[in-house]
Amino acid sequence: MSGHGDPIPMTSRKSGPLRGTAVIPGDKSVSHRSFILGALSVGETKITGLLEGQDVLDTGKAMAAFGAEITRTGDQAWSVHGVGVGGFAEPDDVIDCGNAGTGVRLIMGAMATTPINATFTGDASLRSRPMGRITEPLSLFGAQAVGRQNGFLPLTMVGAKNPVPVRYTSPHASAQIKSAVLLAGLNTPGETVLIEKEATRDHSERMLRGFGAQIETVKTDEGYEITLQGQPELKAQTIAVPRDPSSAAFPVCAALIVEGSEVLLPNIGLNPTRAGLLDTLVEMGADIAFENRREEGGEPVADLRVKASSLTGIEVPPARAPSMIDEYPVLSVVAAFAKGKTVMRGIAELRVKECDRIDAMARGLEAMGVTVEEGPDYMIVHGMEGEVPGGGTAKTFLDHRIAMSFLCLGLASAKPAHVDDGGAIATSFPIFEDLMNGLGAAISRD
Ligand SMILES: O=C(O)C1=C[C@@H](OP(=O)(O)O)[C@@H](O)[C@H](O)C1
Ligand SMILES: C=C(OP(=O)(O)O)C(=O)O
Repeated sequence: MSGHGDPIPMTSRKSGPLRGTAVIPGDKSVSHRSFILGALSVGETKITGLLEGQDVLDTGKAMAAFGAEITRTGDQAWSVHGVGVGGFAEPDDVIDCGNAGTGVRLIMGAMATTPINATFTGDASLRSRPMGRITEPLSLFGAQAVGRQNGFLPLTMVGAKNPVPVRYTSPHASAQIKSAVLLAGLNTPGETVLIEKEATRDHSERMLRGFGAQIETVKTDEGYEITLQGQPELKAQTIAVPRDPSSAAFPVCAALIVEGSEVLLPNIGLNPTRAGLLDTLVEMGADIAFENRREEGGEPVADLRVKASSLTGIEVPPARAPSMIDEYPVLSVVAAFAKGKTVMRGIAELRVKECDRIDAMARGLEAMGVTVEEGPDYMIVHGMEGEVPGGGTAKTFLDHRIAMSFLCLGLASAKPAHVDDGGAIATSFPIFEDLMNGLGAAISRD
């Protein structure tokens, strides 16, 4: 989906209390990986609860182009007949990963140690995101990337003919870098080692282990050292995708700021490498009950009961950033309604997401009457104790999370909040508008 349709301007208005049950779609990170690992294994992988967002569908299409057989068998139910590690065929056309950083970066890793070539592109947002952070470690395996001089897509990856194992220390806290290296290690003889200073989401490690790879994480003085034994035979799996905590963040935050709200969100993934937002909200004074804590499919989950709350700004511990990296935009909206300042530091990675999220949130919040300070790796939101004026238009820059964040803001601000384009919401949370309006929100297309 490298093209983008006409912009979809949207508006949200002050609504009555949000009430009811929010059934959140499947986790985007786990859904991408289900398609990719299914394609790299032998046999039929059966997936239920897959996120049918455009990002994941583009990854499914890509896996078919590399030779896997991908079939939709029901609502959110999919089957993947894989080609096995090393079995990827050379695609006969450009691989278009649309808006998905996760998609393109993990797939480049997965094919980089197979002797085939593939050309990758994406939409205008993805074509402006750094790929050097992936092509550099992949070149150590013997792969070669040829593309634009600035390292942006489109680029062609020439897979290594005789891949050599790699020991690589990731310079950024990024699960996409970690996953690309581990996936490249699959078709490489010997041990591939990835070291990360801070723990990032660990779905690749958990799922690789589930598919039968030998993979081990050890905490060392340098951080976390992950060792993968190359050339395993991955065996097809049955996967129930947990519900996405990053999507749940929007109704959770909306319920906190809209007076009188009470929303139940069943079965939300609480993997500790993803749960930083909930810890932060609780520290701000949020009334969130974690009911029926349990394990499902190897991931901790709980039902969340969220009630509207008076919140106080805090200094978010920078070490928490990797576990809530996609949630800072909506946290900055909640912060606008809190009492006092919310200080978010150590968030430079936000500048290389679907857009520069620090800039997009700062400009958008200012348009809604909120004071924001920002620097290269921080943002400080001055809370208005519930009295956010609204009335502005936020630019969304093809970024789903920016669009959804401002549509949440408008449910509680004095005047409506407008976004210039909500089209990108379909990449990660296609039912966002219906789900929110089902709870009593007033979100509409202009
Ligand atoms: O591995 C993943 O599934 C993801 C990793 C994160 O990106 P980075 O690795 O760039 O931090 C996150 O922002 C993205 O939404 C999903
Ligand atoms: C950063 C995100 O995704 P990706 O990097 O896959 O585009 C996100 O979903 O917030």
